[in-house]
Amino acid sequence: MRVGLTGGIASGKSTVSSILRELGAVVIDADLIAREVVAKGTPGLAAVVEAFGPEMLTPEGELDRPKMGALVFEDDAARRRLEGIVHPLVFERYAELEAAAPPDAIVVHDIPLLVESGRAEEFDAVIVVDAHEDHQLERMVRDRGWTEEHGRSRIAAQATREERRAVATYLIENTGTREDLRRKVTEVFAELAAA
Ligand SMILES: CC(C)(COP(=O)(O)OP(=O)(O)OC[C@H]1O[C@@H](n2cnc3c(N)ncnc32)[C@H](O)[C@@H]1O)[C@@H](O)C(=O)NCCC(=O)NCCS
Ligand SMILES: Nc1ncnc2c1ncn2[C@@H]1O[C@H](COP(=O)(O)OP(=O)(O)OP(=O)(O)O)[C@@H](O)[C@H]1O
Repeated sequence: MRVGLTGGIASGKSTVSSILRELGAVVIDADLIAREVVAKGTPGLAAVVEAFGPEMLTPEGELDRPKMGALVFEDDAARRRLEGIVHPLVFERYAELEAAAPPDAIVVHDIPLLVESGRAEEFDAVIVVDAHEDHQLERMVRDRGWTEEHGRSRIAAQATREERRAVATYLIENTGTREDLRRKVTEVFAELAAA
């Protein structure tokens, strides 16, 4: 069974995916893969440098993520250019990981941009983690040390809550405590396992 998991930035997606993993799902994490394909020394990073220049590298030769983020979340054309390099590499790696999962597994695809990429229909079910924008901002400021303005520019680069909710088979509202979240995720997993 192939399940899509999505949600806006700092909505609680990673927390949900780690609970699903504990419950027995195989989780494939798009953010993690998006980091691997532009790791130091990869053809992906070489393509990014070709497109954006060596100033996007740290002195250690890694992608300067804060700098890249500051550029692409203020400039839609630059963001699309970066996505044009990274996304095909992510899809390639995805296919390999999926092929390696056991045939009876519940495979959860944690994809922040599931709705934006128009791929929701490929999945047997879609879990949407929904949080209020104030909650998202509060978590970004607290955990990442970002300014509110910086957080808002990421939210603006993403689908709206309504667009995400429209594709949800299961909607998990992350409005309560961590324990509330765990209970909701456990219920959804039980339904998936019974389906
Ligand atoms: C611009 C980059 C270098 C900034 O790195 P940074 O470490 O600050 O963020 P990180 O990669 O951990 O992403 C955190 C969150 O930002 C949001 N985000 C990332 N990329 C995008 C994007 N292209 N559009 C909208 N939101 C995005 C997602 O909610 C994601 O979960 C990085 O996000 C990136 O390479 N983005 C392009 C690749 C991409 O689209 N990744 C998303 C999953 S495939
Ligand atoms: N119900 C909750 N109560 C308190 N804190 C929470 C709750 N849900 C998530 N958090 C915290 O909020 C932060 C963001 O959650 P998480 O990393 O799961 O979100 P995410 O959607 O994966 O974020 P990103 O898009 O940045 O990867 C984390 O520090 C997490 O521990």
